[in-house]
Amino acid sequence: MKNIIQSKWDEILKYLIYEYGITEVSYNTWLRPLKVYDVTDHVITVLINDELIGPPSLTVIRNKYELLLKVSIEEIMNEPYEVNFILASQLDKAEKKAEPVAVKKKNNGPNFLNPRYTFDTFVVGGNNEFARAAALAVAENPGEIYNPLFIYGGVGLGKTHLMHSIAHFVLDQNPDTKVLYVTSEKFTNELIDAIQKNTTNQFREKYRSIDILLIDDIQFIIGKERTQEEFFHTFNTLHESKKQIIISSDRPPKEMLTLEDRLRSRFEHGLLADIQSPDYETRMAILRKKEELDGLKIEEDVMRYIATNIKSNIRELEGALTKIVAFSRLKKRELNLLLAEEALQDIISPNEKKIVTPELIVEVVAEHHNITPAEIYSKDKSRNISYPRQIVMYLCRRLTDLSVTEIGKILGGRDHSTVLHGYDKVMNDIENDPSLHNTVDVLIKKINPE
Ligand SMILES: Nc1ncnc2c1ncn2[C@@H]1O[C@H](COP(=O)(O)OP(=O)(O)OP(=O)(O)O)[C@@H](O)[C@H]1O
Repeated sequence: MKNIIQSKWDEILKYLIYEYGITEVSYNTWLRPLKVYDVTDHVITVLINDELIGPPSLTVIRNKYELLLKVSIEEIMNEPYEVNFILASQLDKAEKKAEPVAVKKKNNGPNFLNPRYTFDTFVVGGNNEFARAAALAVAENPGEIYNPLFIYGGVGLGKTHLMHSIAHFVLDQNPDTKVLYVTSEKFTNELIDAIQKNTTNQFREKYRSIDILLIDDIQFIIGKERTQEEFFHTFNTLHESKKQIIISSDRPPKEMLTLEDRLRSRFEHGLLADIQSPDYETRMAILRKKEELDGLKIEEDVMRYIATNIKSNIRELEGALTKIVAFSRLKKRELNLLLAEEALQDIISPNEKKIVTPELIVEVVAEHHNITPAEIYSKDKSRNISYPRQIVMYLCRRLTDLSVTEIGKILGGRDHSTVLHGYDKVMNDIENDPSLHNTVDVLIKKINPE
């Protein structure tokens, strides 16, 4: 992810300059020296070279450019990111001090915990109260009650926020605890690196000697055999010595179709806690919380407009609020409903019903299963591709007016009987498997939010 953001960084800054009329002097002074330092699960850590631009840089950049940066990132990346800043002067100190394993530093240290993601700022609703209670119980008694804790749920629903909350809580209670938060992507990259440099022993030592391991978005290790293998041993070592493991995923273990059975059964052995999409009241409460944290004052009707129209992803909900605030400041206009409608017209188009196309279905299903649309259209018959493809067939029949022949043609030239078979299979499975039922409901909501 870091590479992608890095490769788009110039584009993001360019967008910011042109869209918001930043002068060349301001750009050269404040923005050009900013570098992407790290990207972890929708949080970009930006390095400020304060040695070059002087001590006031952090305040100036936060006050003047943070919001614009967030909006520009969202425009270019098509999804919102949080932005954290780190000073070059601090970094030197942190790096010099950093011990190979101990990762006590909360913010700018190797954990990159977002200081905002704590239990205090986590709004509790019916959709997440179980997961939140489980997370708190684990934070209070690490390694003792639920091990592993497996938190799962759709994109942008607060899994990372809960994981960071556990880490903050534990470190506040006992700053000497060795807490390590990583995404499974980072775990994989570090492993690849260790293999190349012949340092797998150090890699193992690092991961197997910590007290609490939080591993985010575990679904990305599916299909990566060596990573699964390594993670399996790490898991066992930690588990046997009663060290706490917390895992997050976009789906429950049993829907991780090609995950090795021995890992799946380890995951299922602990506590599974899901997070669903928030209801209207919770969405409003989350917006109010953000308003409070950002020191904003927003009219009720504007909040209602956002909460009514953005339903399934809290990141987008918050991104919408950021966007209208930026819009109002930049255009120097009052923040009211009219302005909100204008600012959010790309995201919300209330009078237009979204047209459901097979391509949209393919995209949503592929994303959910962590495969590419091209694989859905392909001839690949392996189960981790063919089953999602059958879900696409099922959904195309349910949500579009297309005939089975047309659906088959679109899905890589398949026979109408293949489509019918896929449809029947998924329909039967849904009846017998509540979790698949749930997944299909989530997919339908994503495809057709109304
Ligand atoms: N209950 C909540 N209360 C307050 N803020 C929340 C809540 N749930 C999510 N958020 C906010 O929504 C944003 C997205 O949450 P987060 O990054 O934790 O989602 P995620 O489930 O980890 O997403 P992904 O699947 O993309 O990894 C964050 O800014 C987070 O603070």
